[in-house]
Amino acid sequence: MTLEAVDVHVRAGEHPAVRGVSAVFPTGQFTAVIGPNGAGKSTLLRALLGLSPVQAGEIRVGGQPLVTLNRTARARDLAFLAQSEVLPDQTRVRDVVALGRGAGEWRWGLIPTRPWTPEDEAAVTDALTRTDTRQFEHRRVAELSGGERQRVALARALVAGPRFLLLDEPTNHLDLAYALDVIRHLRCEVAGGLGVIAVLHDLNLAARADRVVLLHQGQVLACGTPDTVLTPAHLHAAYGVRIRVLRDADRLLVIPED
Ligand SMILES: Nc1ncnc2c1ncn2[C@@H]1O[C@H](COP(=O)(O)OP(=O)(O)OP(=O)(O)O)[C@@H](O)[C@H]1O
Repeated sequence: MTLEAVDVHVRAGEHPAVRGVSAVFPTGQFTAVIGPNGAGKSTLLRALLGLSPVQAGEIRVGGQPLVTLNRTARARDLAFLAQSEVLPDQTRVRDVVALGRGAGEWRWGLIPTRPWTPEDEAAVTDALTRTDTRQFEHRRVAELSGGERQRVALARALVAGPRFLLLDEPTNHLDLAYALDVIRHLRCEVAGGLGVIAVLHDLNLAARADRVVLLHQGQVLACGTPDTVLTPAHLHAAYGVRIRVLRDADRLLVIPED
């Protein structure tokens, strides 16, 4: 299954932020979206989620135009994790993750769409286990570190079983160990079939993706495997700085020279 942008144009305010972007994001793959500040990465992500109206072109999920899917179908297929998710400080971790099921009781302060079931309970336990957050499921969010919170936000995003998870700079406020930890968890989900589309600023993290889409001035400058996209020529064209790309065993290392 794929999430697809077909010749997509999106305005941010009056600004043509995305100009004719075509890209295919398959399930079971980790795609990094990179590019300098203002390249249109967040705008593209919002369009893929159906949060920003598309002026021309089309977003398709599994071949179907996104605009034809209702809210429930969109929520079933697509999940979003923002840079720093706002989680309710005084709520216990297990209940925060349960919120992502869209079911439950009035006690969570949201209007439930259906009653809570044993399947919901099992899905919450599974999401907690997969994100290594079960160990503190009874703690309140306020008692967690930034990295732990981000894993809880990840569990909440995954608990409904989306086909695609879109993330906007998920590692931005995290130290190196936590950033690698988030990438490791995402990779496990991708191995299980999830399609991950992550806006990343750290090119060395992007080098760990299966595919990279490099945006520049609202357009795709390069798209493909890290090997083919993360080249000195592409990176100079996009970022305007000289960058060395080295290979260490099976990994690319991206080093700015200026
Ligand atoms: N509401 C708005 N009104 C006018 N211009 C906007 C608005 N939102 C974004 N833009 C412009 O659209 C362009 C793309 O913005 P976008 O946030 O998608 O870029 P980005 O690649 O995610 O950047 P960053 O890496 O800095 O987050 C930028 O030039 C930005 O200034």
